[in-house]
Amino acid sequence: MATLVPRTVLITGCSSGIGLAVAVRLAQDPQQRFHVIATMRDLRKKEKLEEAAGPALGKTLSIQRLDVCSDSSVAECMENIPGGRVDVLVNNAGVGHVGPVESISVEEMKRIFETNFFGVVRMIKAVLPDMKRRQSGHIVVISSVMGLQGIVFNDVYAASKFAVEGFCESLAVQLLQFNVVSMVEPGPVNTDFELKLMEEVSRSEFPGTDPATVRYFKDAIVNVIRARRPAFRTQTNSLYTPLVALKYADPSGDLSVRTYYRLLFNYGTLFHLSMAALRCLTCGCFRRRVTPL
Ligand SMILES: NC(=O)C1=CN([C@@H]2O[C@H](COP(=O)(O)OP(=O)(O)OC[C@H]3O[C@@H](n4cnc5c(N)ncnc54)[C@H](OP(=O)(O)O)[C@@H]3O)[C@@H](O)[C@H]2O)C=CC1
Ligand SMILES: CC1=C(/C=C/C(C)=C/C=C/C(C)=C/C=O)C(C)(C)CCC1
Repeated sequence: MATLVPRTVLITGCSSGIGLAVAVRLAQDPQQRFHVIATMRDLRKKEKLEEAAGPALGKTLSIQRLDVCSDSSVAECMENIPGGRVDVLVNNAGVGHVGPVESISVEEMKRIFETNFFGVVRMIKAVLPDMKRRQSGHIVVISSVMGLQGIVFNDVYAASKFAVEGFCESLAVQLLQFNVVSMVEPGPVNTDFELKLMEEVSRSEFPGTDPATVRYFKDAIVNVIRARRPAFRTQTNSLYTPLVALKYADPSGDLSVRTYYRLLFNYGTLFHLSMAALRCLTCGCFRRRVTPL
């Protein structure tokens, strides 16, 4: 049987969290089906990834610098890829932002879009022409449940992920002939994401998730990449599916808004953990830090 050529997987944002976990998971694939180019904007942070990669480092995993906000950085990274061929692009790099819109400058809002939306666009523009030429390829976008449903005080972040969803929904139709685009909408996943959010906005907590969910989430991404005909969307938190469906069940949008309102402000005990974190976005009284895995 012809030996399968390993697929080149380019992943953005691998210095921590989901990007790091997916890079290691693919690089350590038992059948060695992937050659991972794990990228990050600051190579001084590569130690955590090198450690996690173990023996895969230098074999099925290489590390490159890539800042998705810089055209020159994207071009430079692509030039360092043998033949410029990327079989799978995983757009993972992203930044969060919480707080009342009154306190966020438009400049700050643009920074969130520069990474979360234009960073994804830059990477897709860099790989798409070659994928079209080869009539094959797979672009995975780590969107978010907040790309389907906004959550209070996450207005700008949700907007940036809605932008990603709209961009990919439109692109997917054009690319259907070789089914290139998939989106994964995780959340919440226990990574540095909240930590950075907290450090950045000096908040101390965001709801973590149980280890089983994080494991399931990692499988969800790997399954999306391995699937022959991957679904266009994969939400990793099944709790969201009925909530998102509400949005489309009632064209007026009232059903969805009222349901979230009740979930957030009437059934506090039911969602007390998320509730506490979400309510404390306003009063900053976070008590317990949910330690990342
Ligand atoms: N954690 C969660 O609950 C959820 C996360 N997501 C999404 O998952 C993705 C990964 O987040 P997560 O792993 O949780 O959080 P982390 O903060 O751990 O990872 C984010 C990664 O993005 C990188 N990054 C930020 N800006 C840039 C840039 N300009 N160029 C290149 N890399 C950059 C960070 O690098 P650096 O170390 O330099 O900051 C880091 O490696 C994000 O897109 C996030 O929106 C979606 C739903 C839920
Ligand atoms: C599950 C759930 C809730 C909490 C959701 C949270 C906390 C989501 C966090 C998502 C993140 C961090 C996304 C990052 O991209 C609500 C709204 C309380 C009520 C409805 C069910």
